[in-house]
Amino acid sequence: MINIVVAGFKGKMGLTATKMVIKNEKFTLVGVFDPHSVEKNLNEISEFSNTDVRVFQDKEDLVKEVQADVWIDFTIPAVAFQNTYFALEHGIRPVVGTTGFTESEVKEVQKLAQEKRLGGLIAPNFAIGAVLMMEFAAKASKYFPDVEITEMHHDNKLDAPSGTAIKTAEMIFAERGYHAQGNPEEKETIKGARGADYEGMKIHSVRLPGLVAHQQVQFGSVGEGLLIRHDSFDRSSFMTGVALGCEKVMSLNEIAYGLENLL
Ligand SMILES: NC(=O)C1=CN([C@@H]2O[C@H](COP(=O)(O)OP(=O)(O)OC[C@H]3O[C@@H](n4cnc5c(N)ncnc54)[C@H](OP(=O)(O)O)[C@@H]3O)[C@@H](O)[C@H]2O)C=CC1
Ligand SMILES: O=C(O)C1=N[C@H](C(=O)O)C[C@H](O)C1
Repeated sequence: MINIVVAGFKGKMGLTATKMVIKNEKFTLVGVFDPHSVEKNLNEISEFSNTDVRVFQDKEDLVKEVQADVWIDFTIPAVAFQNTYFALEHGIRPVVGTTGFTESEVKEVQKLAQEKRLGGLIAPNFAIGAVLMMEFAAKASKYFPDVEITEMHHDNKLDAPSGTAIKTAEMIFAERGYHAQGNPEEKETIKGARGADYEGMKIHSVRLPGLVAHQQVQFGSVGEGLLIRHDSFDRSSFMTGVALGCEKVMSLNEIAYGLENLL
């Protein structure tokens, strides 16, 4: 049995992950965390009326009162780094979906995990199809270096571009390097019209009600084009990856950045 806590359990992803942990026979939910929650027990929430699990408002109380192996984090970009650091300091393996980590923050928690010989996972996207999209895109960029990424999300999302778009751009950059795209004389008549720039490639962020999480990576070359697209129509699409991460981190002694490293 793997003992798991979920941070951000009232959010869209935290709620889905909490249900997944309760259902999975290999996992035991030992606590949930949200500093703004008012409940003392999960069973005070109608959809969890049969689940006797402590709700924590304070991380220090959590580590004093429950023995956790894995810390699932679906919170907000502003706190995910400190949560991950805290989990490692207390011997808990982080499985982090929250986006917004800077490169140096990823390196910092990787260093701490190595010192503590603890496994962990930071995955900008837990959907298997999204991981494949990123890998296919990186491969294609070797032959099609001109590429633009368009990510499309629900309009409650805090960060832009998405963690997935950044990871995709990093993977493409690792394959093709810097490549200047478009007309060098190009001028934006409205600021931002060409999107964000990552090592020469453009990233566009769309936010609309009705969307969940979608991304297309569009390549153009002489007389041909290639479009690679992934859609998460439902948040259940991320749960196979989260469950896999929770199992795999138990036998790792470092933090993997990207689910592709565990497949
Ligand atoms: N890796 C992946 O595959 C995926 C990653 N994500 C990422 O996961 C994150 C969460 O997304 P989503 O569930 O849609 O967002 P939500 O806004 O629905 O949920 C965020 C939750 O975090 C809680 N929260 C706020 N502050 C804290 C804190 N200090 N400690 C603990 N919890 C806190 C919020 O509680 P309150 O409302 O009380 O403030 C809220 O319940 C985002 O960064 C998103 O990009 C999303 C989908 C897939
Ligand atoms: O906020 C979301 O919803 C999502 N966030 C992640 C990201 O920023 O890439 C993963 C997925 O796209 C959903």
